Amino acid sequence: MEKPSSVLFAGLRFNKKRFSDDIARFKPKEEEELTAYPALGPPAATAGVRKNKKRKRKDEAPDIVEGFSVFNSCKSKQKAREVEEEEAVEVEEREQRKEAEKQIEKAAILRKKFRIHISGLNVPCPIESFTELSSRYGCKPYLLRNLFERGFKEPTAIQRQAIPILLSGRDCFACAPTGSGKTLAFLCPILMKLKPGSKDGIRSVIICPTRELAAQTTRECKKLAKGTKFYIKVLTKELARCGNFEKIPCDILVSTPLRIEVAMRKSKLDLSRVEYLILDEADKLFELGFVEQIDSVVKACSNPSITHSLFSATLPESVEDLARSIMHDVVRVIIGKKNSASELIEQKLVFVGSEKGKLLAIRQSFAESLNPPILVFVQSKERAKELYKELAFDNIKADVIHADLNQLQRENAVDNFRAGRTWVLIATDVISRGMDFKGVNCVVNYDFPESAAAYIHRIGRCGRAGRSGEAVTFYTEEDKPFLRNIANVMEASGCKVPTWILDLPKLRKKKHRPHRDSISTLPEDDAE
Ligand SMILES: Nc1ncnc2c1ncn2[C@@H]1O[C@H](COP(=O)(O)OP(=O)(O)OP(=O)(O)O)[C@@H](O)[C@H]1O
Repeated sequence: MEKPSSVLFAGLRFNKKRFSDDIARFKPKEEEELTAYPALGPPAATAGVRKNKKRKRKDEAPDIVEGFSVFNSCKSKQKAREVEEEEAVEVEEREQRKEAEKQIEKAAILRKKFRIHISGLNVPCPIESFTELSSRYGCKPYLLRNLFERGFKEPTAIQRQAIPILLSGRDCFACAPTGSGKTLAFLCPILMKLKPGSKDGIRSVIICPTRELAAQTTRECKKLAKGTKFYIKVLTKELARCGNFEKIPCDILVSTPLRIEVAMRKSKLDLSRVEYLILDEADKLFELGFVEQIDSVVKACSNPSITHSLFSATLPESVEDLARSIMHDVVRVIIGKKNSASELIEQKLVFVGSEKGKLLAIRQSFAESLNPPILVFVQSKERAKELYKELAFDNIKADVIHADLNQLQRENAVDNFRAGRTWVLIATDVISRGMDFKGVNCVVNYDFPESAAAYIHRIGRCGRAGRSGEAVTFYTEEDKPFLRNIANVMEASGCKVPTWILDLPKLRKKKHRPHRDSISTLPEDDAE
């Protein structure tokens, strides 16, 4: 039996002879179909099924199919757009991440290079140069001009890090060696952030422990603000007692704790708009005698968006703990080793046996080589006067500064020393902090300092702004037990110290201020 040529014809009795012509007519078509759809099996069946299917789909819901495909194409376009957008966001995020990583890496390199140690979240990157102040923070040209005119080519380590922190409005603890440019580190952001000559009253307060330092900081601020309309004032005794601050224009006020407290009481000084409160030599300001006045200043500075900052070469943990209650979102910056002396100072300890030995030693040292300017520190104003008498007797151009002098006398003593008219300035600790005497060659601790911090600040009057200096500390039998504190500071800043001193027992008592015999070459009876 012949095989049926297709499924459609299968089972039919068919007279092939009779319809042979028709068969011949259909045959090539079948083959064509087969070759055209090789994978579809027998063409008639396929065609039929497809036709049926087509019809079926048409019958079922032709409109829905049509509508669905339109909707589908809209949806796919929207999807494509979404994918594109997502990709763009991803690319942007990737770029931002890359940039942030680059910034973090750059910050880490700079911090390592300049021995900047920080703690706190999201600390801004240090600046590489002063010009970055204008490219990154839009600093006005006058400030860069004033910096360069003063010969400041590169920022110091503390300036690199503290300026961006204060500009970002973050509270800041800053501990950096003496003479490393801390003043400029807090003055620059204040000048950059505040509007000069505003009628809003005082918007920045800088507190310093002594009048001399307040006057020096005011001078420095005025030099940096040259060419602007900033009102920068130091709080004098008269201003504090009877100044009418509603009428006196003042943007930046510099004061000692006592004077500002008097002004708040007597002259109704309004500090409610202060945006920057700087406590310079902060550890001194948190000592007994100042801390209550500081507390009332902090309370009076009631602006909720105020930025507080504490600067010093020595910031003990106790001060940080105390200050933490007034600070928010604080960044801590330490340059080099915390509470250490400047490495530019060559430090020596000299055993002099007794009080008489000290006078002999200083006379001998000045006779051998006198390399002014020299600062000599003593323990009290009485001793300052006594030593002054002795050295004046030797025809040395000496002067003296202590708290018993009136303001004009103190200013004259500082000015004469600065100008080179005085070779040797005998001082109490009243000028041991912050005072910037350029080019002091040597500091003599005639009387042993009362603490390691006092030592760091006293010797820090030399070896400033990159210059070298020398520090000599006399010690007697009585001072020996306290040597270890000073020796530790010396060792930390790279000076050689005899091991027997480092092996001395640790002392609980930190302050050393013994009674000392008066300074005199006369026999005791004559001296009275
Ligand atoms: N970027 C700078 N480049 C060169 N000199 C600078 C720079 N910044 C500040 N100085 C100078 O360095 C000296 C010391 O600065 P400053 O008095 O601010 O030091 P300090 O860190 O506050 O010291 P101290 O702890 O003793 O108060 C000053 O004479 C100042 O003019």
